[in-house]
Amino acid sequence: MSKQKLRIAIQKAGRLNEDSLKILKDSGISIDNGKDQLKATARNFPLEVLYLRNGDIPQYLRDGVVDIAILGENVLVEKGEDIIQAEKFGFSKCRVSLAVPKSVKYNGIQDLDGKRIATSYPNTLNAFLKKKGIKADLHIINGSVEIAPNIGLADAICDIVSSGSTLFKNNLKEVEVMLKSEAVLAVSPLINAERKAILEDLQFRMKSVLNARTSKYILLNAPNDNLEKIINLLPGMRSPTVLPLYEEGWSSIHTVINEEKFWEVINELKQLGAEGILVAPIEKMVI
Ligand SMILES: Nc1ncnc2c1ncn2[C@@H]1O[C@H](COP(=O)(O)OP(=O)(O)OP(=O)(O)O)[C@@H](O)[C@H]1O
Ligand SMILES: O=P(O)(O)OC[C@H]1O[C@H](OP(=O)(O)OP(=O)(O)O)[C@H](O)[C@@H]1O
Ligand SMILES: [Mg+2]
Repeated sequence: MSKQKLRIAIQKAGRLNEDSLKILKDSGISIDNGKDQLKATARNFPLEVLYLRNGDIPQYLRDGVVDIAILGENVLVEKGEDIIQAEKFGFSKCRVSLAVPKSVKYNGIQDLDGKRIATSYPNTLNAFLKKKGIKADLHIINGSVEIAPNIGLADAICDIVSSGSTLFKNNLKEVEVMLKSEAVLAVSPLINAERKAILEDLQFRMKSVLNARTSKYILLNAPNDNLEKIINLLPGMRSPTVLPLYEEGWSSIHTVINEEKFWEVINELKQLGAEGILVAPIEKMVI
């Protein structure tokens, strides 16, 4: 029986490329990357990597040319509503928004009725406008969308916004957020059973990497008088580990905590007498 390989598409060059390779690497998969190679094979996992344009990936998934891909959710919404989204990766966060010139007074979406809107996201925009009962004249352009109002091509634009600096530089203001996006794992509707089994193994690895990225291992010393209160602030995976310190009346607490939660509770921990608080990264986390 031939041993099959799972085929993954990742962006050839651009904003998603580096983080996509990193998630594979952190999942224990090593890929021989020749320079300018469009296809590579993993050394220690049944995986073939194809380097493609982000915008072309939905079609490759639909045709079953690749089994899975890492791409922007915004591209999947625009071109691949029929394709399954299996994981969110938490990088390349951005939004698809409508923007108008700063000088224009904006009262609401009805202001765009009958107006010209430049965009690279016609399907997403059409669906949004339809839902709002607005009819507009769409100008589809592939790049430098933000320049359109300044050159008299459009009254508004619909494009990706992240820091907002491109809008700022072009004297535009964001008026509607249509979609929030991040890098996602997409799966071809044509994936076969053997490759699906490989995907399950890969997804298990990716999940343990993603869980670890948002969590920290913390150790601290706590006065026994406030032990219960401190433990209540620190839920842990099952429950925290508590060990006696050599000095009487004190314990050491070890636990895992979401990083955001850690910053929320740090002041309370200190007020309850916690000392010597150490925070360490976690490499993999299997829940
Ligand atoms: N300014 C940004 N900040 C954060 N994420 C972004 C930003 N711009 C784009 N993205 C996300 O990264 C993805 C890839 O963007 P990038 O500009 O690298 O590729 P592209 O030119 O849109 O696509 P292609 O690979 O087809 O040439 C986008 O689809 C989007 O999800
Ligand atoms: O809000 P900001 O942080 O300014 O980011 C938004 C800009 O980033 C993207 O362009 P990109 O730099 O990827 O150039 P591209 O059009 O060549 O893909 C996007 O198309 C916006 O123009
Ligand atoms: Mg871009």
